[in-house]
Amino acid sequence: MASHYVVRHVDRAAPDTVAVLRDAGVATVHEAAGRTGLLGPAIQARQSGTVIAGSAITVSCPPGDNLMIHAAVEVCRAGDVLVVTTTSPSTDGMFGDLLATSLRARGVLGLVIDAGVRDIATLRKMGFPVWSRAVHAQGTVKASPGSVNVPVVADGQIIRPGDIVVADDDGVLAVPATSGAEVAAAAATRLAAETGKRAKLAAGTLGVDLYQLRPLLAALGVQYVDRLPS
Ligand SMILES: O=C([O-])CC(=O)C(=O)O
Ligand SMILES: [Mg+2]
Repeated sequence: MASHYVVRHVDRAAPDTVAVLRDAGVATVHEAAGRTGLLGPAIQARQSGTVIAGSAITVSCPPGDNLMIHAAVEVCRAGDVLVVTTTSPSTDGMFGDLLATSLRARGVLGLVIDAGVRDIATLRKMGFPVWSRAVHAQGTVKASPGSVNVPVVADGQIIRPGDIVVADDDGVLAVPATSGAEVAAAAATRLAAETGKRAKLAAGTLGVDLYQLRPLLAALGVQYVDRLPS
């Protein structure tokens, strides 16, 4: 029989590093991390305008069974993000407002789930943010074993316990806790550069000049003409 574990200890990143990544947001952190760590686009924000960053508590469940989500709640701490996956594809509504209430009582910031959620109106009213593959009322059982705090894969991306998960309207990204400080520094540099670029673009400077793209366009054989040659 396969082994199943609930791992209690997770090495979490420093809160100030996590805060920098949250303030930078998914797109900037993705660039700062060398375009690594991004989950696929099937996992979408189910609310608008919320950004979170926190330490991943990971859950691997059999499809259609949320027993291990209940087991995971106990090992969550304030500032964590729960990441739930299934061992084969499922869109069942494994998570709803009762589990969200339980997670909130432990200070969990939100949920990323490669499966379905339900009670979405209540979740939105509560302000408990979720990123999920589906919204579906289909209920699940509590019957089969799985694991908490083992590496999981969510929409093509490996997420390890303690990874810094950043999630906003653009998607979800995981940064290894050990790379957090380096990625945060790169993100801060990018944000500063973007502030300068934004001011220039707002003043009417063209991207082709700002990024010095005219020589590239010429080298690629792109010709500027007043009318299409007949
Ligand atoms: O109880 C469940 O199985 C999932 C759910 O709807 C909730 O957490 O409210
Ligand atoms: Mg419910």
